[in-house]
Amino acid sequence: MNKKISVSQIQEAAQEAYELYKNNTDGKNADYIPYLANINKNLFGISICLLNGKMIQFGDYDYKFGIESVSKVHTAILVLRQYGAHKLLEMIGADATGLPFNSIFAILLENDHPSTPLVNAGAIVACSMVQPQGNSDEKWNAIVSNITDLSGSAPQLIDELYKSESDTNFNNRSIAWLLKNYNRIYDDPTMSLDLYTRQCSLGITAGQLSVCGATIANNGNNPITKEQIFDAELSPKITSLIATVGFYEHTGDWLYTSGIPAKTGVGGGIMGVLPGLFGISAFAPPIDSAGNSVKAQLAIKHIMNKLGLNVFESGTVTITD
Ligand SMILES: NC(=O)CC[C@H](N)C(=O)O
Repeated sequence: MNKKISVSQIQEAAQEAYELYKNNTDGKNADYIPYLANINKNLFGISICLLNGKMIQFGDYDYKFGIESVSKVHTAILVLRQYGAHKLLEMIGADATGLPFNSIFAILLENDHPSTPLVNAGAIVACSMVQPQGNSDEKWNAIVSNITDLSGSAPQLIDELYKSESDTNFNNRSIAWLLKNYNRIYDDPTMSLDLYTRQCSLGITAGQLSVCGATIANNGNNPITKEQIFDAELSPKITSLIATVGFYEHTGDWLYTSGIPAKTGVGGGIMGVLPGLFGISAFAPPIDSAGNSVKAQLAIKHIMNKLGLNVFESGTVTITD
């Protein structure tokens, strides 16, 4: 079936989602990273970026929050840009773990590769692969400029978050050294972990994440800057990584109920990709037991279901003015 959806229908669905859930108090801020526990739990923003560059936004869409695990997508894209699709599969993998994002078990179970760049182990490996290897400053520049390319504007390091996370990331330190033990990390483990921790501490807005989602949905062409950021053939690879493990052990339930591949972070952000149509992001700090924002999930699901959109549905959808 071919469907036509107007921009005002999208606007209405997003506004409705905002109104419906803005007073929801379910979930709890992440507290294993002390900085995140103290963020205002009432913040709530929604942003949709259409492929013609039009932005539809409500609430705190311009508030800079910790990008956390959403950054795993950006750095996976950087590794894809630098190495190509085959090498990412060979050196990291593209499987779901079915386990929490910081699982050590998952590393022990998959003894030939860390499964996917979208869980902690694989994301630390991705940081180890970023070129030029051996040079922390240059690697960091590459990570930040890739996020800037994808978002259409620069992210900003939240120093306090970086410190808070560096002081408490004992589990991630174990992951980095376990990867070293299995010869599955490709640069200095301490440096790779530090780059991962720093990228998670970048401040980003829901607006910037929706532009990144739209760049992926638009075959690598950023709808705001109109620049081609990565090869079009990488787009389905990125979306498949996100669809497979974007919500960790809750990924299947998410995809089944929302119909959109999306990636979450414990800072409260979610970034969704609807190929050929739009990028969407929602942000609200309180998270559920798997580390996924409660309100952001409700909002994105509402918008998808209200508009009758689903990545697995056949037929074409056109967005009209
Ligand atoms: N799921 C997340 O957002 C986790 C990211 C966080 N930096 C961690 O490593 O624990």
